[in-house]
Amino acid sequence: MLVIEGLTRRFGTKAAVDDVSLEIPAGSFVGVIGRSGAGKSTLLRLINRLNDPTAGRIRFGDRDVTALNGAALRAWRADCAMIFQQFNLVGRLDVLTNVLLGRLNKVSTGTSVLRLWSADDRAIALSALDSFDMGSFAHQRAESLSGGQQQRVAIARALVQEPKILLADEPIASLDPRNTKLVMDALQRINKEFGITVLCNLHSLDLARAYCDRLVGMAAGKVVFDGRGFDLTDDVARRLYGLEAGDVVDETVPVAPKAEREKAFA
Ligand SMILES: Nc1ncnc2c1ncn2[C@@H]1O[C@H](COP(=O)(O)OP(=O)(O)OP(=O)(O)O)[C@@H](O)[C@H]1O
Repeated sequence: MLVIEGLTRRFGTKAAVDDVSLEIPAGSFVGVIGRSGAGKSTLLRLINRLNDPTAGRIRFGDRDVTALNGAALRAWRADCAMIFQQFNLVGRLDVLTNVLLGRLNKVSTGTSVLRLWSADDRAIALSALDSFDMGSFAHQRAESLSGGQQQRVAIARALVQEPKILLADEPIASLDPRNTKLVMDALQRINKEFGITVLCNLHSLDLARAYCDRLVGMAAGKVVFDGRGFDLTDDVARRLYGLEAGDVVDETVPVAPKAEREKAFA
């Protein structure tokens, strides 16, 4: 269980994340939603300690994540894989090597410096690529792939890291609808088949409702909604997104009565 207690991060006088408390059980698929600037990225960056909090605490099992440093902090970051909107692959390296970089925390320093990957590590990386239909691209340069393909490679790299949590920061923001589906399906497999907790920042409410078990809605750094997709009515969405609501709520799709929506999720 990931427990966040009174988490705050200020930049100057502005609170990007403001007194956020959440409990996230292992195996959850949580969508973090909200308009641009709501604090979604900062929340994810605080969880893997790319940013340090101004106040509050993060606990994972018996670890006080906010107090970690040195080797213990590196171990936490290994347990907490992150994927980004811009994929963050090494473009000139081939796809397989990019995935193997996710194994760096599992191998000796000599192996990591010389990149002498064992047959086992290579098999694990190839199997991860195969899981997302990317095995046949193993020997191509990463920069030669489409955005959606690169994101699936990034997800394979995260998987071989064997994390407990995957943090995905707007992973589909630059993708077309077909690649969006492939990447969201890949995240769903990471969650459902491999049991990894996924926290995913999403701009699209429809996608968040379709894929996530739980939605956390943020506005001005605070959590203003926490529940299942069917509880987030279009009225709440409009309050959450303000003027941007038209971009995230498909006005042409009639919303079924709450009882029907609940039945669909049962
Ligand atoms: N390093 C920083 N320095 C100063 N201000 C920052 C920094 N990082 C974030 N902020 C501010 O904190 C607020 C929240 O930013 P954040 O990136 O977390 O929002 P977001 O919901 O992820 O937005 P987006 O969907 O556009 O990525 C914004 O007002 C942003 O300008």
